Amino acid sequence: MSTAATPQGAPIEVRDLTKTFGSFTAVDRLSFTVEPGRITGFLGPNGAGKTTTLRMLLGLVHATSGTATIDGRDYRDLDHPQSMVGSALEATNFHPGRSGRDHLRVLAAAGGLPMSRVDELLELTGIPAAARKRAGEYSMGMRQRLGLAAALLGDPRVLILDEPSNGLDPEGIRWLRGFLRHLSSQGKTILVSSHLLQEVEQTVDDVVIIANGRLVRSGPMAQLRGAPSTIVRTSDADQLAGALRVADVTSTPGRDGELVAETTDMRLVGDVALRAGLPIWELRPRRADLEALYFELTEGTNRNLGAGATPVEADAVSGQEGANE
Ligand SMILES: Nc1ncnc2c1ncn2[C@@H]1O[C@H](COP(=O)(O)OP(=O)(O)OP(=O)(O)O)[C@@H](O)[C@H]1O
Repeated sequence: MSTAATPQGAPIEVRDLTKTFGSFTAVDRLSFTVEPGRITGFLGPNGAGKTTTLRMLLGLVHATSGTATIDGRDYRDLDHPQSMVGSALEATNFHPGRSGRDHLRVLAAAGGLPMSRVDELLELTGIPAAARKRAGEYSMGMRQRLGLAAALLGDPRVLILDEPSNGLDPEGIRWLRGFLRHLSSQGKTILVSSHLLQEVEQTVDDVVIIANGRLVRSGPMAQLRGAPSTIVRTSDADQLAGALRVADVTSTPGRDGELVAETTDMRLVGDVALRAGLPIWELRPRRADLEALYFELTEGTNRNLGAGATPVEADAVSGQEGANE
């Protein structure tokens, strides 16, 4: 693998990263790592500090303290930033009068990249037909695709995307999922921000969840989902629990007389119930309620909801927050 033509990804490391705007702390001692060859979802409600963190990572904003490195270096110290990191922070910053192809050509020329990459990427991101159209006439979804094409021009090892599903229709979201999966299978490091867990839950391998600029949870998506288990309902839950115990399956009482068995083997649960002479009224895999978990982790922390939404907001108003409004 180390000599493969496609370079492997590089880790992103954020350590004790802090950004204050006046007296307002947008990012607060944030630490996390993003691994190569995996897709990591960077999640948090509006105003949690995601964009500010990504901007610090890309050297666009100075950190107040702490570090944010790519392959062990500050963005500004990278030898070949374009082949190391590609990013799409906003889908709106294209010159409206310039065609999609011309836009990519300008970027390719500036980065000393071959013009052949431009058509290759228009094709890859599914907008070859729109190449001659002025970017100002692009739909939000097409702008997202053009942003992605621009980010990938230098065939970077690390890809940083801010809310890439914004403006994509369900088919576009599906396409993006497959596209990112393909890129990560090449070993690239992919960090994707979103304010909705549901939007990325089928796309990402790992999550980093922040609220009020602070880390609230990070780790593999599978861990967030919890151990898979089976829900079973019968006439006598206690008796079935005993029979399952004999078969080496642990279970705990759930809601409304349900039993949650710590196995995904529904056939085993059915066979045990049959042997115990118990009817099966319901048998289904248990899925973690990620929406509820995400809400619990980030509840009431949307700092963009205006004064009074949270106590933190009162502080924000006295800082420089209003300066960019
Ligand atoms: N230049 C700035 N001056 C003052 N406050 C700022 C500045 N940039 C960001 N903020 C504030 O910092 C907080 C975090 O903003 P940020 O854009 O990083 O959040 P986010 O998680 O990306 O949210 P969204 O999904 O809404 O973009 C917000 O309350 C925002 O108003």
